[in-house]
Amino acid sequence: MSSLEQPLGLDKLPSLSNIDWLNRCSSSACRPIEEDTVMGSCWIEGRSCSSSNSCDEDSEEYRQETLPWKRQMRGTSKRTSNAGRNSVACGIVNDLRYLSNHQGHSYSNDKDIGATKYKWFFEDIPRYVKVVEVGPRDGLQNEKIIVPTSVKVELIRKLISSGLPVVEATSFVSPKWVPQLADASDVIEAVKNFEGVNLPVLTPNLKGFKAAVAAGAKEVAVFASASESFSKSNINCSIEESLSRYRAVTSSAKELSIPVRGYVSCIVGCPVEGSISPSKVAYVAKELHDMGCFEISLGDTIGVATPGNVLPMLEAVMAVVPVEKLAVHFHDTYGQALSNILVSLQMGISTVDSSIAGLGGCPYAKGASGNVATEDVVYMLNGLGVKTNVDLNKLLLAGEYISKQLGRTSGSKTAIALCRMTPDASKI
Ligand SMILES: CC(C)(COP(=O)([O-])OP(=O)([O-])OC[C@H]1O[C@@H](n2cnc3c(N)ncnc32)[C@H](O)[C@@H]1OP(=O)([O-])[O-])[C@@H](O)C(=O)NCCC(=O)NCCSC(=O)C[C@@](C)(O)CC(=O)[O-]
Repeated sequence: MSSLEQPLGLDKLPSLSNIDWLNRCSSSACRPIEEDTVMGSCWIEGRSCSSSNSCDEDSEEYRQETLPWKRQMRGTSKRTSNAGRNSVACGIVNDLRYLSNHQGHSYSNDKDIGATKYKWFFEDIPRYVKVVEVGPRDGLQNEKIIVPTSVKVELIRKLISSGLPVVEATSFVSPKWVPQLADASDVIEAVKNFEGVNLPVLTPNLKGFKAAVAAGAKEVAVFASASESFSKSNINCSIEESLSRYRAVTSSAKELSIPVRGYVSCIVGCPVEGSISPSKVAYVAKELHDMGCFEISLGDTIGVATPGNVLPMLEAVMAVVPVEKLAVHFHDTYGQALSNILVSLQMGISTVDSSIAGLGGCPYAKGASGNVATEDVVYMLNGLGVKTNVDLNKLLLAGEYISKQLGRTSGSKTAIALCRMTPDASKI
């Protein structure tokens, strides 16, 4: 068994006293109310603290003593729930119980989350989360069979129509390294005038940046790694060499007023080196921030992260880059992505990358599965009452479209659960 088959960073898990605190607020003290445990219910409504050592009483003490990063996070005030407003209605679902009981509304309930005993849990969760769709790039880059340009363009169109604010469209990388995205210029040519959305593209160097700009790209992303070995296998240069290339890209981009997003790969683990220390991630994130990247996306490239190692990693990064400039990018190899996103939200992160139908994987990270599915992220955020402005119904159609084109079942559990029957996707 390789080291990556074990959850990394066990030493960073909460101390016993914290776990003890959590236990007091879990099954024995706060039992789920059975009738509320249906799929997608706001879990907070399904629990009630009965002991005198209530979660409320202990929460402030716990947070102050054990969550020092809270000082970093943006100020939060009492929140009111969006649960009722952010419907995850899916007119195409074939679940009669769902439709008759909920009139097409989310399984979240309409009670005011801020008024519950569990408001401490929601205190730092942002009211709005920007979902960055990376399916057309990260999702497709690993596909062996070349997807026609027209399909990529139609996918982007459908994703935009669902309300996603950002859709990463393609990469201007070497076609020898990533043949699937050799049509980057044609894709950008076809989508560049779509409105109301940002369509960033990956650029590994100045050559890629110039080609992207020539094709009409209005936003780019550079991608560094916290692992020396992964940097070498992914972009054929050291971390320092990559940073120097990216300084050239950000400086050219500045002259053209083109925003640059920065990625850091291997934020907790590398397929070659194993565990990656939070300080390495923080170093690369800070360099990208200092050179002018407007946002830094922290990538768990091979999907080995757990909340236990995401927390110390985020704490280290948030010490050097403002939390509002950070995004998280989780692959779902070990099924940990949603948990990792949830703890990231609690840390104050408000930008989450995801891929339609859970497509994806990095060609240079063998065995890594796709990103967390966008449908699953939006479903969870709806359940939390967090606004995204994304129409889950339309998202499901986009996911169904690309899954059909690729001839496979969607990697989204939400899509599988809700989309048992869909109308003609072209009608949206
Ligand atoms: C970086 C390079 C180009 C270096 O590749 P190299 O071979 O070291 O580059 P080179 O400078 O020696 O040039 C070799 C050839 O590539 C050409 N070339 C050079 N640059 C470009 C370019 N921009 N576009 C098109 N062609 C390019 C260049 O012109 C030359 O062509 P030739 O003379 O042989 O005909 C290569 O390693 C590469 O393209 N790597 C891309 C790898 C990649 O796309 N990986 C997946 C994305 S990263 C990822 O998925 C992680 C992320 C972001 O999602 C976050 C996470 O999950 O962690």
